[in-house]
Amino acid sequence: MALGGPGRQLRALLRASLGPRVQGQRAESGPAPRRAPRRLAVEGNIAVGKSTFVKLLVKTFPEWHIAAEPITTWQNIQAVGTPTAGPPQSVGNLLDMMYQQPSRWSYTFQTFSLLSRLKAQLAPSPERLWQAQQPMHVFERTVYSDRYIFAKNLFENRFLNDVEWAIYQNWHSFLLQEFTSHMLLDGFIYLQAAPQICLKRLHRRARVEEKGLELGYLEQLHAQHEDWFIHKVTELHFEHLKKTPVLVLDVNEDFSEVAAKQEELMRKVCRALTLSYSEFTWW
Ligand SMILES: Nc1ncnc2c1ncn2[C@@H]1O[C@H](COP(=O)(O)OP(=O)(O)OP(=O)(O)O)[C@@H](O)[C@H]1O
Ligand SMILES: Nc1nc(=O)c2ncn([C@H]3C[C@H](O)[C@@H](CO)O3)c2[nH]1
Repeated sequence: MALGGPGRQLRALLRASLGPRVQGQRAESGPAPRRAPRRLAVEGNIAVGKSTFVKLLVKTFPEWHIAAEPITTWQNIQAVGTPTAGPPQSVGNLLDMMYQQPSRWSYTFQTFSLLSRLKAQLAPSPERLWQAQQPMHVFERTVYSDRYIFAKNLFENRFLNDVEWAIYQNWHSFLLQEFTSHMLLDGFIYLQAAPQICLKRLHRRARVEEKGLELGYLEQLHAQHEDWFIHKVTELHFEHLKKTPVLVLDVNEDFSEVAAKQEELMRKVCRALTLSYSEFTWW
């Protein structure tokens, strides 16, 4: 478990942001001040346990809002613009197509996953979050992992050719520059586990599209995460991203039935965010 320099950075950043982001002063008996929601992203390998971890976050911090990864959107590409009555029809499962024929479908997948992640990060925080005492908007993966984990890995395996990679990066840089203020994050939580552990969890979950995935692929994705978050050798193209703090949590251990382990993880999140754990233990 590593909560060293990056953890300290995250604490400092959040402490610095507390004052100015309170909108309006609390009057004697007036309404509570509105705090702009902070934005955190959870990153990690396939099946490392991101969805499981964010469920734990919501159990511990019920007022937080989670933006789940839009996987069902990728599994059911909707026809648009057809003048038929009734709900839109699915015209294909792009996740499955990408895994079945990566050379053919990787570019299509990455442009669409980028679009869907961009929409998720541009979406305003729900109104109820603005009333919360410690409002937090949590994203399961981001436009950044789209490029610096998945697309980069596909390019390095030649499933994106030079032209596709150049065009993808062009779009990515352009869109993120256009929407910079919406893309800022207060921190990343990197869930770290051995690829072998992820493979076991992947097999246990048994998502149909992933049945052909092998250890080698999870090892490559693990290396991409480590290069970005731990060794810091990935070339990043956004200044704010280079400064975004990272909290690393070791999730090799099974915490599903171990309350003490769950509490330890949540305490680490609280400590990194300078929140009092006792205010949130409602379960
Ligand atoms: N710490 C853990 N110990 C044991 N099993 C776990 C742990 N975390 C998650 N799991 C199990 O591993 C499987 C994958 O977990 P989950 O769906 O949360 O992964 P994910 O990171 O969200 O996956 P993806 O990358 O595909 O979105 C599930 O069956 C889940 O119950
Ligand atoms: N190629 C590719 N690019 C992405 O940006 C990306 N994001 C997620 N995934 C895959 C991993 C899981 O199977 C499944 C759910 O996370 O979707 C991706 N695959």
